[in-house]
Amino acid sequence: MGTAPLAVETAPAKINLALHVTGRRDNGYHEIESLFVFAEVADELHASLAEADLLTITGPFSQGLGDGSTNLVARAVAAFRTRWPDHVPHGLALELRKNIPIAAGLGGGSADAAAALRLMLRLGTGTIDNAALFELAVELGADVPACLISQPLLARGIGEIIAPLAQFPSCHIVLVNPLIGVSTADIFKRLNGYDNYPLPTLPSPMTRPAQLGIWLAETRNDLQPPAVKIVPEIGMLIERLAEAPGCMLARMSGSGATVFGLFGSNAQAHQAAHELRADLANYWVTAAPLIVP
Ligand SMILES: C[C@](O)(CO)[C@H](O)COP(=O)(O)OP(=O)(O)OC[C@H]1O[C@@H](n2ccc(N)nc2=O)[C@H](O)[C@@H]1O
Ligand SMILES: Nc1ncnc2c1ncn2[C@@H]1O[C@H](COP(=O)(O)OP(=O)(O)OP(=O)(O)O)[C@@H](O)[C@H]1O
Repeated sequence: MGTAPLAVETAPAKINLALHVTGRRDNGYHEIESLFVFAEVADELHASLAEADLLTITGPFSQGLGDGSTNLVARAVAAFRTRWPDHVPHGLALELRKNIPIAAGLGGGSADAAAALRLMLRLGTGTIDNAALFELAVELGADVPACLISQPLLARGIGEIIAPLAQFPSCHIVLVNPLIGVSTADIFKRLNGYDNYPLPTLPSPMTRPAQLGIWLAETRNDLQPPAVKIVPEIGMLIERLAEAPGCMLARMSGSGATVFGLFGSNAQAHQAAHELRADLANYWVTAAPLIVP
């Protein structure tokens, strides 16, 4: 039996239920308005003591993911140590259990970076300025600040201006990925327009899944059309999920290629996942509850 880890952080998958591209900055980044939620499907980061800092990667999606300085976990740890050199002593062995597909629109790498930052925060003794932590997070990736929160939120700016939602209806999600990686930068480059209308105002209070469904019907994912051109399977998956009994909305998350189906019922979500898995044996299919405040 191995020794118990010092600490474990989960890195939940991010889903953009709606994503409007509303502008473009001079540095090439795009302004977005997005409703972010997180599912109870997660990578895991296990920390234990070692002679020197070390990162190993295990799990179903570890293949092809470098454990060197380009890995977002290693980059997050290095950036944290540069900013706060004395907070956590050197000699940390991290095991990243990769359960979320890579380059899938589920923010896996961003979630891992955020989990690494939370871990560093927990393992140290001093106080860290929260605003400075969020500034460091956005330098690692536009999605990393949202992943630090990992609860339903509205994001603006390049995704870093965050407003967590105090309440959110209990929902279930089915995620389907054709195991075709998509580059986020490529999809943004292929956008035809980037001055789309902002998100409508969310109902308040929003307690029922049906209210969310009505609001979502007025929204889009502006990255979906360019992504469908590159990966036509996305269109087929949206049609399949939309037909499932109880599915309130089928759409692509982030820059793809993962497609989600949103359900009010756990049983209907699991039934849809079961049927898709039977037909699409080579795809990644999972059903999970959304994390709510
Ligand atoms: C599309 C989303 O997944 C929505 O949640 C995110 O905005 C992307 O977040 P991310 O993967 O953390 O993004 P980054 O690693 O910072 O950016 C990857 C690339 O996507 C493009 N990018 C990203 C975010 C954004 N608001 N505008 C962009 O144009 C840029 O070309 C950038 O070089
Ligand atoms: N720990 C990590 N997990 C996943 N990808 C990583 C990691 N570290 C670096 N990367 C690199 O980051 C890139 C994007 O991977 P990621 O899985 O975060 O994409 P994504 O789900 O499309 O993200 P987003 O939704 O934020 O655009 C990949 O090319 C991958 O090689």
